[in-house]
Amino acid sequence: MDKTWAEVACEVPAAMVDLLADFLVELSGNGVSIDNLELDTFSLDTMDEAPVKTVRAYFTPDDELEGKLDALIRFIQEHAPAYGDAAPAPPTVTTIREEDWATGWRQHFAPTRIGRKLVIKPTWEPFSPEPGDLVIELDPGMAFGTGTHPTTRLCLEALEKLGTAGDVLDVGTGSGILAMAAVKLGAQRVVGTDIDPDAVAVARENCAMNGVTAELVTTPLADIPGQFAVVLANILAEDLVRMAADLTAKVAPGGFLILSGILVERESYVIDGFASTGLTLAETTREGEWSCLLYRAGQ
Ligand SMILES: C[S@@+](CC[C@H](N)C(=O)[O-])C[C@H]1O[C@@H](n2cnc3c(N)ncnc32)[C@H](O)[C@@H]1O
Repeated sequence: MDKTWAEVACEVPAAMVDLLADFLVELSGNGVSIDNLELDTFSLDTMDEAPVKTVRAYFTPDDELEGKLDALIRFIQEHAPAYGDAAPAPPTVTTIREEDWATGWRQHFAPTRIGRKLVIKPTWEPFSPEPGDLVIELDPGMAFGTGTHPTTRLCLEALEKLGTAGDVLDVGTGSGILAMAAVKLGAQRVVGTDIDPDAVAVARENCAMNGVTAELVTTPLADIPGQFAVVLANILAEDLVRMAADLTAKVAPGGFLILSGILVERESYVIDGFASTGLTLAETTREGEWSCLLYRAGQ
C-alpha cells in the first residue's frame, strides 16, 4: 500500500511564521513549507504581501500524531496573541500520498551534489557518501543558502575549483553554506559576516551541526581584520558595486574574489563597477539567469 503522510497546515500571522516553522521542524522531524515563500529568494516582496501565511509540516500518521497536534495547538494559542488580535484558525490535517508529497516542495530539497565533492544534504535524508565526498547537512531554514539557488551553486563550484588552501572570507554568509564548504574544502581561517543577525545565528547553528569551526559575525566588511586568499560575496549587483573597494581590499595578493547574486543582464554593470579595482576578471560562469564572476588579484 502507498505510504501516507499527515499534512498539517497552520494559518498564522506572517510575523509568526519563523517561530512556528522552527517549532514544526522540531516537532515533525521534517522540513516545512511556507506559502508564497521560495526556499531562497533575493526578493522579500513575497513576504510582505499577505498578513497571514500558511505553514505546512509533514508528519508520520502514527500513534504520536494526536499528541503532537495537541502540542502544536497549545504552541499556537500561547504565541499567537503576541502577533495580532485575531485568533488563528485551528490547524487542518490532510492525508496525502507519499508520491504527492515527493512531487511537492521536498523534491526541491533533496541531497544535491555540487561540483565534484560537495554534497548538500537535508538532515532527514539518508545518504551514502562516496569516498572523498564532503557532506554538508542543512535544512531549509530562515536564512538564504540551502544550495537550491543557482548563485549559491555557482559560488560553491568556483570555490571547489580554486581549492581553499588559505583563509576565506564569506560576505553575506546567510545560512553559512559557503563558509562551511570552505572549511570542508580545507581552508584555514574562515570568516562569515552578514548584516542580518538572524542569519548569523542560523549560520552558527549550521556550523555546530556540521562540526565545523568558522568565525561568524555581523562585523561590517570594512572592519574585518586581515586579508584572505578567497573572498566570496553572493549579494545583489548593486551592493557588490557599492562594496567594490572594501571587497577588493580584503583580497590577499594573488588571491581570488568570487562574486555572485548577479543577474546575467547586470553582469556588465558589475564588471564596470570593478574595472578600477585593479583585479583581473579570470572567469565568468552562468546558470540560468544568474552569473558568477571570478576575479584575481595581482601578486
Ligand atoms: C543571497 S544571500 C547569500 C547567502 C549565502 N552566502 C549563499 O551563497 O547562499 C545574501 C546574504 O547577504 C546578506 N547581506 C546583504 N547585504 C550585506 C552586506 N552589505 N554585508 C553583509 N551581508 C550582507 C543578506 O543578509 C543575506 O543573508
